[in-house]
Amino acid sequence: MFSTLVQVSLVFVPSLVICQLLLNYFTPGLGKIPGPFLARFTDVWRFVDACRGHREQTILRLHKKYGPVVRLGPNCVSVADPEALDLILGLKSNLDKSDHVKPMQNPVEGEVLPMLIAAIDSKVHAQRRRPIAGAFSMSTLLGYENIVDENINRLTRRLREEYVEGDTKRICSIDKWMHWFSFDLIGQATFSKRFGFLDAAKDINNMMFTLDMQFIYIGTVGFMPWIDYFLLKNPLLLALVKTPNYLVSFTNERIRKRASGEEKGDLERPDFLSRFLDAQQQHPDVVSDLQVKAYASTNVLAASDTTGAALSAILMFVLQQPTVMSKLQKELDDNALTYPPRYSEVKKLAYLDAVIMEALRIHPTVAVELERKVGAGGLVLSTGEELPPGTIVGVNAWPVHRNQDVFGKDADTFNPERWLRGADEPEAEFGERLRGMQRKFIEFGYGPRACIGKHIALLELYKSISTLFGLFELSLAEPNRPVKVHALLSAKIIDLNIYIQERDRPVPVLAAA
Ligand code: HEM
Repeated sequence: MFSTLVQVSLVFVPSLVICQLLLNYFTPGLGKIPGPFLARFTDVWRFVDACRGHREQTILRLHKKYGPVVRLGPNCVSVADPEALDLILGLKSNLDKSDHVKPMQNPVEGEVLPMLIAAIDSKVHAQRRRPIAGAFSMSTLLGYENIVDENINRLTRRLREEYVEGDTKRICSIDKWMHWFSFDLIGQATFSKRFGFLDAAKDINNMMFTLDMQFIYIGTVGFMPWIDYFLLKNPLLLALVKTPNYLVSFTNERIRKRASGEEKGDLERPDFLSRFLDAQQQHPDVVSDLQVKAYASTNVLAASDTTGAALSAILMFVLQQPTVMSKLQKELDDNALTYPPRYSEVKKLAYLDAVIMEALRIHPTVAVELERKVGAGGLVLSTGEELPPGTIVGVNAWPVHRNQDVFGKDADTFNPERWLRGADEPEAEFGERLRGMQRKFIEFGYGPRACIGKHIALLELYKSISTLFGLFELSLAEPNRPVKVHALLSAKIIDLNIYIQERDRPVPVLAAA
């Protein structure tokens, strides 16, 4: 009896798998869309490719080979046509997200955090976003400027202590400092409490490690989200370990202590947590206690790694091009800035702006597609393909930002000048070209799901990049070594080793009172 059962299973199970693979291959409506052969059968192709950690290169290569629409899985398509942004990510279509985001949701005490970024249904998303939108507006964020200044001052002090002072020249892995800096900053902006990475100059309580593991998890399991139910959301695991993530425990602790009065926010400059608690008072029907935890955890998850990675990318591109660096430093010197400068001063510096935009264009921080699910009516792309309801359709910033019609024939090279008016370019023509590029610049996403923290991220980038190049002479320690990029969810520069020296710069003359 047992051996018959085994024999039947040996025939039945493989037949079932083969049938499923064939059904996948022949998914209605996607047959004519080109893409890797194996990807037509199974999402394992995407999963394995993601594990290699070069997501951005894969997607660039596939679009170069197959054109603007590529089939990446049995039911999944990537679109690199900048004209399709409105259709896929825009407010009018308002498509739901795919299950790709489910592994982002951290479990906490047996419940899954309702994170804004992981809301699948568009209506649920709008409900979650509305109560806290004001906390991220430009006018509110300028109130955070002093927090950014404090952290920039701490960063420059620590860099001086570790690498500038003393007689020996020491190598600095600046990518790590950029992550410590952005972590400490978002900790202070969210909870009025820094994590303390800049002081310790190392990981604390494995928080960085946990977040790195979480990003690896999201960046791989996200392509086969059902695995999440057997791993992180496994009921057995959740029963044994109530909150299997130190970052979430840290967040819970802050909220508990704030509620009990053990910790207080700064009354002069309300932090994100106090704004989330205000939102709870005003919208008690939407903002539950669990929702406050979710807002706070999302802040740390979405803000730390991305901003750190973006800072490292900008530094790398400037360091690789000495002419860009001297032009940037000249602009900073000509403006006689004191450091850290006010955001209003540096935001209007044309060359700094061009350098930052260009680095984020050619090396977007998010390395995966922003995925959406086609609604009941299907979706017709401007390139003619008709995607049936339920198709997962994604847009990845990497190929979009390399589009030559929008960004110019040299779109594959780093050239800040493209954001500036050419010598013979009429003003009206430049204005149109610039607006065209800005409309298709999707570093921070696009449409109703676009990054809510964009303004604070930019505040951080403009102020810290200008300070680092304004105060220091930075140079690559190994200029001939190819740069290492590890790209799963975000495209991170690894081991960006540099030397730091004090700059011999003109002392700014303060205007007479
Ligand atoms: C350079 C830094 C950053 C980059 C490149 C970035 C990028 C993005 C992108 C592309 C999205 C859209 C995801 C999608 O469409 O699926 C997003 C969403 C989000 N980001 Fe950022 N982000 C950055 C910094 C920040 C910061 C500093 C914060 C918080 C202070 C933040 C909080 C969020 C949140 C909460 C969402 C979800 C928004 C929603 O679903 O409504 N991000 N980010």
